[in-house]
Formats: sequence, structure tokens, C-alpha cells
Amino acid sequence: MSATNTDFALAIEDLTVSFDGFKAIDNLTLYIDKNELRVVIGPNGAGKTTLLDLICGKTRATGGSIKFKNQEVTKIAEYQRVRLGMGRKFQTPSIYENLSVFKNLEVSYPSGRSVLGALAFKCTDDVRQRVQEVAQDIGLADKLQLEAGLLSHGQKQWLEIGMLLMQDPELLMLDEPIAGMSASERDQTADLLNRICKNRAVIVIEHDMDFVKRIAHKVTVMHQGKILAEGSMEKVQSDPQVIDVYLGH
Ligand SMILES: Nc1ncnc2c1ncn2[C@@H]1O[C@H](COP(=O)(O)OP(=O)(O)OP(=O)(O)O)[C@@H](O)[C@H]1O
Repeated sequence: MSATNTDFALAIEDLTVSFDGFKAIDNLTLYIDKNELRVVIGPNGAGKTTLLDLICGKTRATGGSIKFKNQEVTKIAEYQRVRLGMGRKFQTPSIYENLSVFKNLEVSYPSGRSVLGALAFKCTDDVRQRVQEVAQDIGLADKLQLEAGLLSHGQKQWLEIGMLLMQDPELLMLDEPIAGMSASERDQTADLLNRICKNRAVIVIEHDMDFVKRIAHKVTVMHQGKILAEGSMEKVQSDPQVIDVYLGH
């Protein structure tokens, strides 16, 4: 396999990052297909969050390469990666609590991204239509006029995913999306993720194995900054090394 293959949404090769000599990501190679939902699992400190930090540009790699849609992005800034079509959701929601759900989605439309764009921004029919589509996807179509601060914890997480979807990203990264959610919110989040990975690649970091089973096309198991195992849920679950370092605990 080679990163010249244009069929990958994301091609990561020999990626390394050192913090004061400690390799949090150690020569890691990973390929994500278009429209693939990949779940990354592994014990605490395995390097999962650091991997997403490197992909989105929050942290700079010490070595190796990250290609997004066959374009080298390893050295470009975080905002430039967003413009190319990457979206990253962090664990704490960053919604505008005192604006309506509609407004939260509207201000996330790409033309509002620059200061000039935001000043000149008009809520056209295109924007309204996009807000409606995204609201359907995230299950908040009947909550558009509600103040976002009044949503439940789970609904706030979905709204934040919706704000990323407004930009129609081709790669979406989610770090523990069901943390703190009720059982029914977890079920709905699984359905939501299964819906939104139809048009884009999605990488999810998750610890809840029942949830992983419901969403993963493929699972990558990380350990000490490297990939320990990769493949279907069944394959990694029955891998003795994975049971030893992660699932058996
Ligand atoms: N900026 C940094 N400076 C120094 N060390 C760091 C930095 N970021 C991460 N690390 C270290 O890198 C290792 C991997 O951390 P990371 O948060 O990526 O693990 P993780 O797999 O996401 O763990 P968890 O499941 O607990 O979130 C840890 O040992 C962490 O202490």
C-alpha cells in the first residue's frame, strides 16, 4: 500500500511525536477509507487523543506524514485543515448557550467563518435548507427555536456535531462522544453516527465496547503509541494481545 493511493480519505505513514524524548505516537501507519467509520480503542495513555491532535493540527508531528484526500497536511495550520474539510469535536461542548439551536447551526455555516464573511452574512434559503438537513441528521429538527442552554447534555453534544456538519466535513473526528450520556442518548448517538458516516470518513475514540460494536466498520487498537491490532470487531476482540493489554482489564 502507498499514500499515493487517492482512494483513502486519510493516509498516515510513519507518524511520530515526541514530548521531551517520550514518543507518544511511535512510527504509526494508518489508512482510513472514504465513508469509513473507524473506532480507535486502547488503554489510558495509549496515544489516542494525541493521534487526533496530530491529524487536526493541534499538535505538530516530529516525523512522518499525514495525507488528507491525498494532500500532504503534516505541516499546515489547524485552520487550513478545517478549510480542507476536517472537523474535530472535543469532549467539552462549545456551543453558544444563549442562542437558539437554529442560530448555533446558522453561525457555523462556512461563509460565516471569516470576519468579513460573518459581517456580510445573510441567512439565505441555502443556509436555512442546510440548517434543516443538519437538524434532521442530529435529531433536533423540532428544537430549532429552543435556547441551546436548555438542551440536555446529550442534545448539546449532538448540536456540536451538527455545527461541524454545517461545514460538510469529509473527515470528522470525535473524542468519546457518549461520555456522560443516558442509555437512550447513547442509542440515538449510535444511529446518528451511522447516518452521518454515509458521506464522510469518521474517526471515533471510544471506551464503551457495546457502543463500539454498534458503530465500527473497523477497529484500531492502540498501545504505547503504536498499533497493536486492526480489523473487524470480532477479529480484535479475539486477539490475545488485545485481551492482554486492554479488554481483559
Ligand atoms: N503535550 C504533551 N506533553 C507531554 N506529554 C504528553 C502531551 N500530550 C500527551 N502526552 C502523553 O502522551 C501519552 C498519550 O496520551 P493521550 O492523551 O494521547 O492518550 P489516550 O490514549 O488518549 O488516553 P486516554 O484514554 O486516557 O484519554 C500520555 O502518556 C500523555 O501523558
